[in-house]
Amino acid sequence: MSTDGVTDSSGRVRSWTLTPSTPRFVPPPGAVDAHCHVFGPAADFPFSAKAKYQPQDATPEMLFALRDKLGFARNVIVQASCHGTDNAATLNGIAKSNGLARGVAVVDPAIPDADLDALHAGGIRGIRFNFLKRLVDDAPKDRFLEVAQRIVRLGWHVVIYFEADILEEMRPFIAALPVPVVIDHMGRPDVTQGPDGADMAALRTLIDSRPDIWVKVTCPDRLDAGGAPYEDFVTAVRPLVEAYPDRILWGTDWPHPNMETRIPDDGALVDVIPRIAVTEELQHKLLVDNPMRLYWPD
Ligand SMILES: O=C(O)/C=C(\CC(=O)C(=O)O)C(=O)O
Repeated sequence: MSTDGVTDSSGRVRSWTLTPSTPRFVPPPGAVDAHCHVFGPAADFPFSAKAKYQPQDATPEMLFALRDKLGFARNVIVQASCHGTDNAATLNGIAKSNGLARGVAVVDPAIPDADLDALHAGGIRGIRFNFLKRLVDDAPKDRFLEVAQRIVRLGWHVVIYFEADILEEMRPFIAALPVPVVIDHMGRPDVTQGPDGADMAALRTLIDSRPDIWVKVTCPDRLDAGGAPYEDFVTAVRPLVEAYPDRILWGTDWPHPNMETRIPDDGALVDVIPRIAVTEELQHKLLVDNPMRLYWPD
């Protein structure tokens, strides 16, 4: 872990390292980085007026260079809150990927069906509902349920981002969603509690509540204050991977929004993979089979 984030003269922050290491772990052919973002370029794709952070440009070209360095083949680009509900930067990233990226959008729930169709044509396969107050001003559950109903016909899923302290209040909402549900960063459990702690137990109860809940076993850098090699994260997450091998996804989370004071080394993040998914079979499910099923079913 380094702390080399910098703020440029216009106050825009870099939250990623310019010198990621090459991981020791070699991902299987076709591996998917199923959670990453692009920022801008702001000259072409300005940030939302409601953005809670102002990052430096993290372009598709930079993302694809990292993909290649880390040994991955594909990306799932998740619309970040700084771009609000204008998905143009995410669509631009997908368009530049030669078919090697798909995406998750953030939409105004009043979005017309024709615009959903256009997002589908642009490679979007899901929509994200963000419940983190530090990132978004409001998260209207009733309107989210309405728009979730309208993505059924597209075969999309919903990605939900919330923290462990509101998991209990999320249960009725999640139960009512009419499409598969992907939980970002496992709902941010306290990994110091271990694999049988209250947060992981609550997460397992949620996963068990329906057969189509998936989890991203991501972000040791956010969840493990101990830093690399992320022992607490590995201890807490490995049993989850083994319990739900067909419902797990992995991603770098590059360019690590809001992590400018604890910037992770992307190579070190990749080297966590074989410690949470310890067999080649688990690694293949995590990095290839599962994300392909969700994002490239066609
Ligand atoms: O990148 C992530 O997944 C997490 C984020 C940023 C984010 O989600 C967003 O801006 O939309 C965070 O915890 O600040």
